[in-house]
Amino acid sequence: MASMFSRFFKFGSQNIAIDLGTANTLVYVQDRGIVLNEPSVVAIETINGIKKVKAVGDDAKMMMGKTPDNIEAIRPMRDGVIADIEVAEEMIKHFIRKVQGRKSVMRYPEIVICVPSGSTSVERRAIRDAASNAGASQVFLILEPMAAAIGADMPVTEPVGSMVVDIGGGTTEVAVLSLRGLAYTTSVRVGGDKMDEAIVSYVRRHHNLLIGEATAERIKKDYGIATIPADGGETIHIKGRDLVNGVPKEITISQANVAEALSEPIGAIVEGVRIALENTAPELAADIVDQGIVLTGGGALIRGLDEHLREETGLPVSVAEDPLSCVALGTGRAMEDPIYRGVLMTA
Ligand SMILES: Nc1ncnc2c1ncn2[C@@H]1O[C@H](COP(=O)(O)OP(=O)(O)OP(=O)(O)O)[C@@H](O)[C@H]1O
Repeated sequence: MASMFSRFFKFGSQNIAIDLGTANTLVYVQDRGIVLNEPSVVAIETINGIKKVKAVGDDAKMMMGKTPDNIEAIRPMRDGVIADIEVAEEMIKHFIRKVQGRKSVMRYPEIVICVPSGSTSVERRAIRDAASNAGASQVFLILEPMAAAIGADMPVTEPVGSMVVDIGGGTTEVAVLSLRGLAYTTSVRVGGDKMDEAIVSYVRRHHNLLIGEATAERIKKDYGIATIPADGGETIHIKGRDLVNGVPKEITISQANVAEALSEPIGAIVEGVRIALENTAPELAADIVDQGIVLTGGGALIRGLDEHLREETGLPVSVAEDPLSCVALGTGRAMEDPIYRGVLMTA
């Protein structure tokens, strides 16, 4: 194992780190940093029964919910794991080709790719094989909360306990880290997607209006808030299809309604943090009282979530500087910096 890692760190300068997320895929190229950040979406076109990739990433996301019958926009990652292995492989291939460009001299990079801590060995092998088939000469894996913590500049190599809560699209990973290892980890299958679904179902239940995932995500990003504002907050205009007579319609809701819709998924995240704290060894728990909890992932950007968790746990809570990039940055740093040797796995 050691010889494999030393070869890895010596090798060429075009190695690649990938944050293969449910919502977004970020690619970090050695010595260049994050060079690609696109939605994990692939549009597949079927002509005479034959399936072909029509678009990937940004171009494919624009088609979501608006495709004709013969084109399907697929998100190959669901709940933080690969739901459609073939499509995921196509997506990884596309992104690798895109970052390498035409002039690249190194066609077969070594790849570090992150996996959810709760993934099974079968799921991990599927991710590793997808990267191999996409052209990697060698594939290393890193656990997502470890990558998030490294990307958030947390003291993961020191004998000090710290807690990271990475709220992604499909999963929320809660982990206690110390000495390059995960002392405790739990993965809740609740993240940004469940928040979007909660908004869709709130609007359907209370207003008989059907809205798409993309509209719900926009509402969450623009108005999502963890606690109900006393004055009701801002007013939001939403367009969708009336479920009673089937015609397009516009309604108005308040930011307080959005908070109400989000209370269930946010409650599940708080519960995950509580369970992790209850299961943390006393010495490490004592460290967390000093170090506090760091939030990463896109869900960390919900307004007031840090404050809400602070109230619920009584611990200091902060949001990482660039929560959407932490996992990719950490995966890249783990690839580049020998100080993190030992956090990479072969399968
Ligand atoms: N400003 C924002 N406010 C609230 N949510 C946001 C914001 N920006 C992005 N998000 C949400 O964050 C999620 C994506 O986060 P991230 O890129 O960290 O996840 P991922 O790595 O793709 O998913 P996973 O870790 O589950 O594989 C999406 O659900 C997105 O809607």
